[in-house]
Amino acid sequence: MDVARKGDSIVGMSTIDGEVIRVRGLGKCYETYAAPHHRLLDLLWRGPHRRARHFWSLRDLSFSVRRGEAIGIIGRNGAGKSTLLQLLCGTLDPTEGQVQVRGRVAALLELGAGFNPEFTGIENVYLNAAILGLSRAQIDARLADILAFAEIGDFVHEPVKHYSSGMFLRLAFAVVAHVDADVLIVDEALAVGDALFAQKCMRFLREFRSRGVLLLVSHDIPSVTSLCDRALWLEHGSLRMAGTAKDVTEAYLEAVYAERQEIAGLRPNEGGAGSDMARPATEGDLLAHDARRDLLIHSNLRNDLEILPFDGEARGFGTGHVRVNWVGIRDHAERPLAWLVGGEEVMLEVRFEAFAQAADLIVGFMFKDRLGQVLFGENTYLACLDATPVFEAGMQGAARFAFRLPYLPSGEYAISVGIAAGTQEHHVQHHWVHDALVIRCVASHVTHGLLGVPMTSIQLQVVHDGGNLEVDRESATAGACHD
Ligand SMILES: Nc1ncnc2c1ncn2[C@@H]1O[C@H](COP(=O)(O)OP(=O)(O)OP(=O)(O)O)[C@@H](O)[C@H]1O
Repeated sequence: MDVARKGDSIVGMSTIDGEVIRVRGLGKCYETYAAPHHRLLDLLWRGPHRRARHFWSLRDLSFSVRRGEAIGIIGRNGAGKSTLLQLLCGTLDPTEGQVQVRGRVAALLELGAGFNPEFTGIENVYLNAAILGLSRAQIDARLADILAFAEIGDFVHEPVKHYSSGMFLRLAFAVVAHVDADVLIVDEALAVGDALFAQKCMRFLREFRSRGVLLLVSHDIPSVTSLCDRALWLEHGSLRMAGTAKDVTEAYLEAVYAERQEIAGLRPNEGGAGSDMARPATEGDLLAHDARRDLLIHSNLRNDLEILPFDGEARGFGTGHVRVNWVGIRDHAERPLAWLVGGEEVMLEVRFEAFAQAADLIVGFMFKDRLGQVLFGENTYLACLDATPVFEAGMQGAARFAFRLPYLPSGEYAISVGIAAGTQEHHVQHHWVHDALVIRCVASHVTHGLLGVPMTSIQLQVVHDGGNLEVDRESATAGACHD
């Protein structure tokens, strides 16, 4: 079904060829006035000297989206993200350009939008589902599922003006999840949900994106990389970058850090991204030692991971006051490895050199899958809080993280590393290296989840005596201290 919306936003639906959304030369301009009475004066006197100032919250935006694609929209506050979503939903009319959308659009924009505060939850379900195109009979048939999804119990009989923001979200999400939407637009909505409900929403969105079009606006980069294939980065109302979610979010992160450093008065490294900031320190003992090549040949289920050599040309950014010059994984005998097996104990090492005096250093890493989702990561901040050395120019340093590797599903992974100065919340980035180390998993037994956790024991047995099923809640917190 094609939905034509008000205004000039829909033109020539039949020209859309396999696309669900087509945006061409889209722009939204607001008229703003320095004082409220200027608007009145402009209305009364339509002469050449108008007082209105024109502000383009979005300009010259073009993109297309096909069924099965999930697009993340990122950008700083005021970049134009909400404007774009409202134009796509038809709640705003464009000043110029075209928006074409094929199918039923359901949106979770502002919490409570579309809800009548005096109506009960159930009445609002009927209202919203009807607005989204469901007949009374269809809503009757789906009501039980909608309420089961929302899980707000007897509150469904209360007027929604008594709802918490979390309850609003539950009900609103439950409705959009059951209206057979072709396009789902979600704006930061997941942020207010509790963890269990957020996971339920994520499961729904993951399933939805295979059959519809998902547009997700979020400041939460991991949500974007985990749910979206592509991303659009808006800046000052214009498209700054479009590409894979991984590439765009990395570039965005880089720009955010660059800006923070500018504010902190630190001059970025002249070379910028992709410069020669990351050069191997020395050859010799850093040459990779191939410990397990023979074993790989004799197994097809062992979680064999090939570590590609440290990429000295990997893209990076930062002040350049401290530079990463080697990243590698060592075994228990401290030999750099070219092969790993999931589940074994390893040590990730980040070597660096100071080019200016550097204090309060935090060295960290993020282990990411091929979509850029962070599977796990760590930094030195808490562990080294009281014992961070000051590095003078010319000094070398190393941060080492010893841990047991999870099992990884087949595919490609990357470790990004960063060296910053400050605290976890407020820091300047001296050197961040995207994908410093690439790891290729060539065999795996992991079939579910993002990674497998090494199990200390797995048993399946007959229980004769019923066993002890009582949970000792009294000592639950003390349990952490048990010997
Ligand atoms: N009704 C309006 N009149 C004038 N300017 C507006 C209006 N609505 C939005 N703007 C301006 O348009 C710009 C883009 O706003 P928009 O809400 O789309 O940004 P955003 O990227 O969604 O920001 P945020 O992340 O803070 O939600 C902002 O500078 C905003 O002040």
